[in-house]
Amino acid sequence: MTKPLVFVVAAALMDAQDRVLLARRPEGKSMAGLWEFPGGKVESGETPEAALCRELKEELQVEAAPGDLQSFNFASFDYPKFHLFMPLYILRVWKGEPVPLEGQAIEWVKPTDLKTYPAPPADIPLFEALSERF
Ligand SMILES: Nc1nc2c([nH]c(=O)n2[C@@H]2O[C@H](COP(=O)(O)OP(=O)(O)OP(=O)(O)O)[C@@H](O)[C@H]2O)c(=O)[nH]1
Repeated sequence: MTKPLVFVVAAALMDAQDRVLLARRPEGKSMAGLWEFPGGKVESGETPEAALCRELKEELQVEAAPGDLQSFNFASFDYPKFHLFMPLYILRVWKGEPVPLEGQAIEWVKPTDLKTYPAPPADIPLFEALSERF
């Protein structure tokens, strides 16, 4: 049996000091307690950018425009039950103060400190790429 390919889009919201917003997966979810980028699965009929703007609104009450998402990198990671394909965008412009609407903790993190946050294995190379770039 082949594993499903799961298409997730994620955003590194960056503030004026180049800090990145991380969200901690709440109890009850898979990989609870790990720190990740806000985002989620692309639904049928959605563009990746529209899906990410929808997720940012649902999770953080943040309004973003698809055209402000800058492609940065991607993860292609083989989890035991699925293969994750996850483009990561950088977002520097949005409307509203991020509010954690789904019980997740959020923190602004300097790129060089990202490695100190326990994260899903797919995210580790993305953390490294951000800390090398910024
Ligand atoms: N949003 C997000 N998901 C990530 C990241 N890294 C990573 O491995 N994932 C995985 O991508 C999958 C889909 O993300 P999601 O946010 O839609 O997941 P979910 O908890 O609603 O659904 P799930 O309970 O089926 O895992 C999850 O298994 C999640 O652990 C990340 O940085 N951001």
